[in-house]
Amino acid sequence: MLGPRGVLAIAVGALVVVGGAAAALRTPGPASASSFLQDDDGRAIVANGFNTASSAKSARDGMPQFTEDDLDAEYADTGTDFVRFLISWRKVEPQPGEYDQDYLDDVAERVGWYADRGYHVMLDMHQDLWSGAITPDGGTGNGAPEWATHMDGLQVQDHDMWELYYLEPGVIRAFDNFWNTTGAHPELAEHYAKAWRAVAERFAGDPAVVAYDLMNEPYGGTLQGPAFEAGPLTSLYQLTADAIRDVDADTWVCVEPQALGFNWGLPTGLGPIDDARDGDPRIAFCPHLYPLPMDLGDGFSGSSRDLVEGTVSAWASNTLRAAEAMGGVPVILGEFGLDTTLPGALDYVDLVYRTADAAGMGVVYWSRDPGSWGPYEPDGTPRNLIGAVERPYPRAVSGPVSSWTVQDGRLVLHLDGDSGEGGDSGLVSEAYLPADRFPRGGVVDGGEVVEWDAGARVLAFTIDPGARTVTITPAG
Ligand SMILES: CN(C)c1ccc(C(=O)NC[C@H]2N[C@H](CO)[C@@H](O)[C@@H]2O)cc1
Repeated sequence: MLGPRGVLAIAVGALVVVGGAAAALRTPGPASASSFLQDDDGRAIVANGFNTASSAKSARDGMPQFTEDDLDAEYADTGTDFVRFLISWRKVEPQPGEYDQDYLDDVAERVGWYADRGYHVMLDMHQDLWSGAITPDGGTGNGAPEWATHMDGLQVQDHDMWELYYLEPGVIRAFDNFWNTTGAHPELAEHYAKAWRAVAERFAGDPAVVAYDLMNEPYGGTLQGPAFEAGPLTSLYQLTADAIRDVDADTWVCVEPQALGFNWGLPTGLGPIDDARDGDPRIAFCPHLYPLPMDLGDGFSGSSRDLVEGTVSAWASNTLRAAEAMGGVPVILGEFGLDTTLPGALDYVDLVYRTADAAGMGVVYWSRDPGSWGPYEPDGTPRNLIGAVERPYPRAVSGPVSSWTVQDGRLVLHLDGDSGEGGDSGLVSEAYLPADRFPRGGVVDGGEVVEWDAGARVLAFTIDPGARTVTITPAG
């Protein structure tokens, strides 16, 4: 018997599929993102990594249960190059106007681990259900400090399903006060923007920190949809981006749509964000993907498989249209994930990565935590997810890459326009090639091999001027 969530899943899934089909009748949206984050050499960065980690949400020190050895294991098993690292407002600004530099030192130490291994870091100001202060035990929500949590005495009843806390009057009021929908707390958004400025002041110029994800899965309380997204959410993003640019001109600013709806394949009403920096804007769109029909209990199989496929297709179209409307900004799928013991789970994971590859999107899996969603068991034993995450991908591309595909055992890069700059300037591109499929590296059609690093499994290559595709085939 379907519970309320199951009925909602079918309703939303069907709505998304119908909506997606109708949208397809409109003028076709972009086939891929128009731009990428860039490294200090101006190469397109392809983000491929994990959210690290949910365990940070409730930790007293705000740090994930994660060590340098864990990072070495992650690279050895998956070849990732990116991390969405969870930080929290409660730890950045434990008291109004006081910024905890000891906490930022702890964050900087972990950033150093990634930097030492050539990773790129996105700092994610993470919240779920606003704050740990919504329940007396502090164990339900996370993110905002207690002093920024104003529930005005309204109730928060306990629930078995954590999502239902979003419907509790006290939680809704905490969000309404933050967004100043109540008119009672205009100061909170200013504090939020200044907290981000304190973080940016610390990491400006750090070559490993390439992006700031301004707010995890924002929720509008009594304001929903375009009224929220095009209203207080866009305003907060603009206020925060401006505060960051006071101290940091170059790190990308990533913005998310509201989670409710967009995660499930519905469109966003988020407005464009202006970038005060000199030169090209550095704003990125970083949505999440969680098809509701996945929760019907069949995973990615049976009747839910078609609904989930329709959701993924609609989500990709919505994402690329939103990124285009924001000015052709880069796209990183900031979260997707599932319980990989579900039927068809790895087929779903493969579908999402293939969809992102074909759309020129980075991907950050949720999450690095051990357990049935993650890459490792609690004792560190690799899980089935490892085989789905380790895949060939371009890490850094010197040239107008638009997308890439893995087909017939080959990695094919698709380029938009003349790649003369990459070839002429001699800037080297890099691709990660898993050992099982590329035991002796790769040969390049459309470019030249520069070096095969068998230890790191990274192929360095140049791209021929004028090439429109580069095909990397396993070396003999
Ligand atoms: C009702 N609202 C506002 C809502 C419902 C469900 C999610 C969600 O599943 N999110 C997906 C995952 N993302 C977080 C971490 O960012 C995880 O805890 C969720 O599983 C979000 C918001």
